[in-house]
Amino acid sequence: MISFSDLKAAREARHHRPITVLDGAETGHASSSTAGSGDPSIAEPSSCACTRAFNLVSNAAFASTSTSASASISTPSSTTPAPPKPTSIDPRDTIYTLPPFLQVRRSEGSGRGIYTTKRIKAGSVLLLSTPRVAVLSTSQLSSTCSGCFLTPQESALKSGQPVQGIKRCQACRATYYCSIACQRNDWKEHKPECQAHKVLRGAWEARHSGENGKLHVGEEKKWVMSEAVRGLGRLIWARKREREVSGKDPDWWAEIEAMESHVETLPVAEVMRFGREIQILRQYLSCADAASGDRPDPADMVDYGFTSSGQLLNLISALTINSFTLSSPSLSPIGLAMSPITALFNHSCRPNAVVVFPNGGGEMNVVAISDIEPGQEILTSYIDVSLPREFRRKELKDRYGFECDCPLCKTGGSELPVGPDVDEGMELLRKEEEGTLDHTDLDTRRRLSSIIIPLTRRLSNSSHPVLALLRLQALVLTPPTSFRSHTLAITSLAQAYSGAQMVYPPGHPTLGMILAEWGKLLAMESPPEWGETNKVEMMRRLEPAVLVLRRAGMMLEMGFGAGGGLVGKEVEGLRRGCEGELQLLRMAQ
Ligand SMILES: C[S@@+](CC[C@H](N)C(=O)[O-])C[C@H]1O[C@@H](n2cnc3c(N)ncnc32)[C@H](O)[C@@H]1O
Repeated sequence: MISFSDLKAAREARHHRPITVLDGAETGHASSSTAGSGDPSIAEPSSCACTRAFNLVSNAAFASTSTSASASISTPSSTTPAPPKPTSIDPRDTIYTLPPFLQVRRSEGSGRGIYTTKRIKAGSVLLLSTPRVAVLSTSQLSSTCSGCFLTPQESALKSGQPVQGIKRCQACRATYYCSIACQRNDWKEHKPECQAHKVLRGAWEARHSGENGKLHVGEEKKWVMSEAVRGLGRLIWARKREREVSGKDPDWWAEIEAMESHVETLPVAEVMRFGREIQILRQYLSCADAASGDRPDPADMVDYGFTSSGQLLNLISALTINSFTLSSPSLSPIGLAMSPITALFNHSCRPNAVVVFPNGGGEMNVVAISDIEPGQEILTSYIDVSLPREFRRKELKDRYGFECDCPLCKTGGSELPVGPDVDEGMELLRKEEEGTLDHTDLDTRRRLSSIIIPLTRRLSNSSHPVLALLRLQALVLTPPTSFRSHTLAITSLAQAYSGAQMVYPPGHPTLGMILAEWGKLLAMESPPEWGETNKVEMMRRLEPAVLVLRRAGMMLEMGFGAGGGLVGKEVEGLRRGCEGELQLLRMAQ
């Protein structure tokens, strides 16, 4: 994602992620210190507060656009809703606390779903919840606060304060916080995890340190468990904590147990995989009670309220189906979140609502992206809707176990583009998704433009992987280092927007995000050496910048709900700045 702060800073300088649940530790590359922080560690808090939550699957309609193959996409034509299907209300579903206009109903084909009893306008926030569990991906741990899930730049934007460094938990050296308040708020959830990290780190260091006692390069954070294990850990520890106080399961556990799991139809290979994952989870849980240096036996799950291995299998299978990608306010995938109530929304590749995290802080919103009539089902998308039909259908079948019969799937698919340029484009997208694409490498830039030029000649901007590559090109070129790269980044986003309009429903937040990225690039100051110093030239760019930012603001309001979230706030500030500058330039003419 293009960093707003980079662009804004440039202007101000002058004027004012199929979950592998438990495959051991992730190999993310969290560094031990963060830019600007100088790694001023926070002391372990002695007491604490607060709860947080969890989730596993790439449920986000806005998740990253790259996959393992390529295709061109059929254009969605209308937002006409599917005809209503027969539904019934079941007394078992009264465990959920929903706004009065939302109802849980059951249907033959898709089980429980959420329906509205009143007319809803596009841009309305339908449901605001805090995930039961949310955890950062390992690669995000040292750059994003584990309390509010914001980067220091995003926190500063939210608070209106200067950017502060992010500080590491002294005890575990895995988790980072942007403030003492965030660390305190997270402590109740983090406490057992913190001890588990310490034990795992100790064991890893004992095995992988060199003669100087330091870990070999590349081995530093390999002891950190995957986000899914850490999420499950937090969930199970929270349950145990509450059982110890009240002698029974907390009320929210009923919602976890009621989640659809498909466990009875799991293929044998999946059952075996989940079995191995349960072993890793048990080992991880027991580390929380071990002294550093110990190698604890796997936990006895009876201590955690599980009386059979079937219950654990059910839980892991349910989380695979019911979890979401935790995303940043600018839609970058940063981890995993789980909210049983939000997971009640069924899927459509032509959704009328989206799940977003517009302001960080663990706030999870379901937002209507089109007008919805009374009696209609509210549908979100579990996959990236810009992907070709067959990719979408395969993921929905493999991971969620159903054949999608949404209007978009029914209209048929288009042919997959093939060719070395497509393969190379997919390879670049894969690297970007893994976090291994070097944006500063000139060769990356050259490769991207040499692929995009022929691809855009024969394929539409809306097709896969063209749309994703256009956005990647703009990202790689930001902040631009020359007049040429600035122009190319702007052109790429203009093309990406034209393509995205073909594949995303009109109010989808991705459209607002592309406009925001485009508007910010237009609004960016050019350094004098680019030769764009005269007033006419500046006005020529600021005028479209204002228009694009204004449109971005409207689209962000629609996709993220009132205010458009943190990105909406930034875009609004930038637009006002540009309008002010334009006024001055006009007056000076
Ligand atoms: C996150 S859950 C949604 C809530 C679920 N219907 C329930 O009863 O708990 C995902 C599961 O719901 C079902 N589902 C969701 N959307 C569907 C659709 N469009 N068609 C058929 N089944 C669907 C599938 O079984 C899928 O694995």
